[in-house]
Amino acid sequence: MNILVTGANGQVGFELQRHFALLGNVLAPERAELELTDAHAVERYLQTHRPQLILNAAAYTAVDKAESEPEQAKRLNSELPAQLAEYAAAQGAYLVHYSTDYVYPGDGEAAWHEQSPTQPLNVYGQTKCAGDEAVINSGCQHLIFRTSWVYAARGKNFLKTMLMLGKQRDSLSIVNDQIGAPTPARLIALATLHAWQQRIAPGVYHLAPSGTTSWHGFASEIFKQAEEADIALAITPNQVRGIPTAEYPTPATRPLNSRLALNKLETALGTAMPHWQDQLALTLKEHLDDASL
Ligand SMILES: NC(=O)C1=CN([C@@H]2O[C@H](COP(=O)(O)OP(=O)(O)OC[C@H]3O[C@@H](n4cnc5c(N)ncnc54)[C@H](OP(=O)(O)O)[C@@H]3O)[C@@H](O)[C@H]2O)C=CC1
Ligand SMILES: Cc1cn([C@H]2C[C@H](O)[C@@H](COP(=O)(O)OP(=O)(O)O[C@H]3O[C@@H](C)C(=O)[C@@H](O)[C@H]3O)O2)c(=O)[nH]c1=O
Repeated sequence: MNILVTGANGQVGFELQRHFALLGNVLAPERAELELTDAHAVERYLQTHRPQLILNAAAYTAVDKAESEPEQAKRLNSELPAQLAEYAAAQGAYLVHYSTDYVYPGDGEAAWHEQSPTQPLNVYGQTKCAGDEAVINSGCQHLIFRTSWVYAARGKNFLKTMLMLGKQRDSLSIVNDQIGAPTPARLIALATLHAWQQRIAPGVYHLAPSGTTSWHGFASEIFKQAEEADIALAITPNQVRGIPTAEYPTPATRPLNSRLALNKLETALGTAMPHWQDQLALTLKEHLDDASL
């Protein structure tokens, strides 16, 4: 079986390649081999390699930049999934697609369910939402995993930013009113593999660890666990100040409530999702192991 992983150099794509390696012939073209903004190149690639399973982890993920580059965000986040879904529907292939908490309106305090109405607050979220709709409406066999606050030992993410800033600064101000669950890319790949192997019913699923926190809570826990792991930093956990979103203005509006209900995926997989703090410990260990190589 040919398995196409798009965005293979990204956080999730990298982990997917590793997790699906034993299941078939994993095709993982990087940008230099396949430019995904080029719809003709994508079509040629699909017709040449005829993947039976597509794991679409490519996306335009620069949330603030998307506000000034909506066309690029639209191509990657809306049109590419639509094109992959059209191919999958025509060829009887299976499409696994990834989406985000940023499709939801972010009001209230209740967790979103997969059937909750979407109402994205920024260009990134709008383009991701249109991608989800295209996949759902295509009629192809699909799984859409909506996840949140993705990080990993490698790549560009909040954990890496905090470790870098924590070495340079002795105080930080981090928003404490946006609530969600930080999700390691490895957990996403592992859950995807289980979902595929267990042939769970097609559809939309939330995929995140259990428990929730704020970005401030996540940063504080990063510095607490880093201190326990003897990572040399200029900052201590109590030097991280919590601030409201209004004090950290950004080009893109971000949702305050990114809580995702997990029961649909937990029931389908027959297992409870692990807690985000334990997942952070695993990822920090991975970071330390990589650094020591
Ligand atoms: N990051 C997050 O916090 C969250 C992500 N998600 C979703 O999860 C999925 C995976 O995200 P994540 O792994 O974090 O994303 P990354 O930003 O880490 O990776 C995106 C990948 O897409 C590739 N890519 C982007 N544009 C092009 C292009 N024009 N041609 C070829 N390749 C391209 C990038 O290539 P290159 O390496 O060359 O730049 C990179 O490999 C996405 O669907 C995202 O929307 C959902 C919730 C949170
Ligand atoms: C660096 C920094 C960030 N922040 C805030 C800004 C923001 O609200 C929050 C997180 O910052 P980020 O830039 O990582 O946020 P952002 O890029 O919006 O993260 C999002 O990315 C997309 C792709 C998703 O799909 C979402 O699930 C989510 O992970 O922390 C501070 O308050 N202080 C700081 O010093």
